[in-house]
Amino acid sequence: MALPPGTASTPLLATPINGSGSATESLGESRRSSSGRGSVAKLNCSLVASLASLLKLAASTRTSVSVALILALLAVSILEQVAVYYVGLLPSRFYSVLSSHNHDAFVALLWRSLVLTIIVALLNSLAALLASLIALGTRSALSGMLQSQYLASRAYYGLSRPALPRLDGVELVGIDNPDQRLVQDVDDLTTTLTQAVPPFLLAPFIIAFYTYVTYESMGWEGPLYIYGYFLVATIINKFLLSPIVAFIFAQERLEGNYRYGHARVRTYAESIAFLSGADAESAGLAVSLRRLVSNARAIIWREFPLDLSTRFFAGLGGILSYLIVSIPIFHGRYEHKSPGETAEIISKTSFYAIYLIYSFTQLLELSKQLTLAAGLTARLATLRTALDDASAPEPDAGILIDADSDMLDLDCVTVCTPTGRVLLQDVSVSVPRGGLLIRGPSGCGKSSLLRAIAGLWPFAGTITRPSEHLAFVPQVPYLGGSRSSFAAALAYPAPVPSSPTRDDALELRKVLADVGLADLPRQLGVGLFTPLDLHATLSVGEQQRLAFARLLYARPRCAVLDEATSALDEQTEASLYNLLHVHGIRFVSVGHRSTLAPFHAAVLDIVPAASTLSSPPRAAAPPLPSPAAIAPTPLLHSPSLDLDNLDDRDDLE
Ligand SMILES: Nc1ncnc2c1ncn2[C@@H]1O[C@H](COP(=O)(O)OP(=O)(O)OP(=O)(O)O)[C@@H](O)[C@H]1O
Repeated sequence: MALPPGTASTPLLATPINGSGSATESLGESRRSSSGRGSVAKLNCSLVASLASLLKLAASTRTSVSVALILALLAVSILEQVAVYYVGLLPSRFYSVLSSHNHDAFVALLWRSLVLTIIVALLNSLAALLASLIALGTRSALSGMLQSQYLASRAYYGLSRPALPRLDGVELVGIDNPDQRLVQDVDDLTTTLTQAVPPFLLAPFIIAFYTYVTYESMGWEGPLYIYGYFLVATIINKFLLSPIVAFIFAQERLEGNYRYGHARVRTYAESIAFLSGADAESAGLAVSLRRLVSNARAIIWREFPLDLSTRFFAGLGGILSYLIVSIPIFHGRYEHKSPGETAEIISKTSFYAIYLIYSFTQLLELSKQLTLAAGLTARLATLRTALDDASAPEPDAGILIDADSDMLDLDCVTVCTPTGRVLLQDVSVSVPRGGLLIRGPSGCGKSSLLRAIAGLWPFAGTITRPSEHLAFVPQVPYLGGSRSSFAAALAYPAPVPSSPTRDDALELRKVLADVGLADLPRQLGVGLFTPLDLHATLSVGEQQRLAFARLLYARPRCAVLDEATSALDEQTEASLYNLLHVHGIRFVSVGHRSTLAPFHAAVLDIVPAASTLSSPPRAAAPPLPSPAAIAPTPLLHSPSLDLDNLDDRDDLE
């Protein structure tokens, strides 16, 4: 259904009325944009409440869209409709002045047409501009709020591992692609809403107005036929659209899987290259692509009858307008009029009829856009529920913070896997100042105990520690994104000083020297503050040393190390552990190497009693004093490094 292009009575309307092209075109656009999303969600009260709550969330931020912009958009949309009305009447005026050979009136009408055309174009563009600004502001506010919640209280960690056990019995809602919801879905929702809501609000008034003027000029039959036509078109449209929704929903998931496959190849590029895994990856990606294409093809085939019906009804709308216009003519209502006057009346009344049809078409189109908005709202509402659950503090988490001491104590700590398997039972140990080494066979629960100490995993019992956050050195370090730097990696999670001083650079240089990396930036041709993808550049051992340097830079009272030196030679490992003692850091570490024990004052051996689920492994307690003294190991100062005469100009650039 659309305004028939080239309709003699409405030549100016053949061009887009509201800047969105013909109804047929905009329907195609809507289908294209919805092919990536979609949802089986229905527009019901709870969804409207969810949408209201999302918009309230967006409105509560400082970056929220001002009410003035929204009111301006509504005002411009109303003015646009008024201008379109006058543009629609122009053809009838042209018929009138041309048939009466009135040259002066014709020239005046030309000028009037030009002014009106400029006004409509201006209002179209202004409405589009305001809608974009509102969409952007709302997106910025909504994404910002959801993102804060995602990163607060480690919700991102909980959602990345939906199988994480919860002591409070609250089950995390498993959701696909939270990142896509935060980024893409928020953008799509705000754009759809700003495009759909103003015309949707105005539609009842426009329909009422054009129903009235159509009735005035043609009697009750005109509006009646148009309403009947709209009813039939709506039913057929709904019948053809329904089967597509499920495929569009599946397309969303398949697109996500395919994208994730490519992201995985990028992340593990080197491992895949070493394993010569290109063929295996290619086969896996080909399967993903095949599934995606097959589903997309199903959508295309199902869209064909919908498109056919849409185009058919578009043409039919044009014919219907002439049919309606013909009624008063054949009833002899205009018999006393001249041919010029009749042409003017036909043009005017066909404009009324056709615009009424167009308004209904728009409503049909808007209802589809609102269904899309409903789907997106449902996805974001699920995300919010998941975020609320994931970030809710767990009761009896069992962590006691004793800020006055640097004690790290475990009292009757029991740790289970998400599947309920008990890994460690009733572990009681006090981490001595000289360090505690946790040993045991692979998979017995060493890292899980560290997760419990860090507060990432729930546990039964009590853990006393000196601060909310513990310094942690993992086996696979995290050194920031592709635009990290030595300084950023060392300062993480604190920000790099915005205007670093010479002392800042010296401090950073010193910790790098402590771990034997003093010359590395220079060897790489970068300064301490130069953006660099450290993961892609540094060897694994260098990455582990840099992560250790971060620990020294932060100077915590307590630290947790999970096979933090597994990629290092024994001498380097010894010097790094020595630094912990030199700096008086109380630490607990996990490691397999036999050479590690001498650097710890106590050892906790986890001895799996049996591999059955009913007989969980038990921790051997109490901790044993270390048999060996800490071997004195020289620090790793680079011989070439003279801290006093350091030229750090490049670092400060
Ligand atoms: N999300 C999970 N769901 C189910 N089981 C899990 C989950 N995470 C870890 N596990 C299991 O918990 C057990 C303990 O894991 P953990 O990482 O603590 O072992 P570990 O002793 O550190 O092993 P390794 O020395 O090999 O690193 C393993 O059997 C592991 O498969």
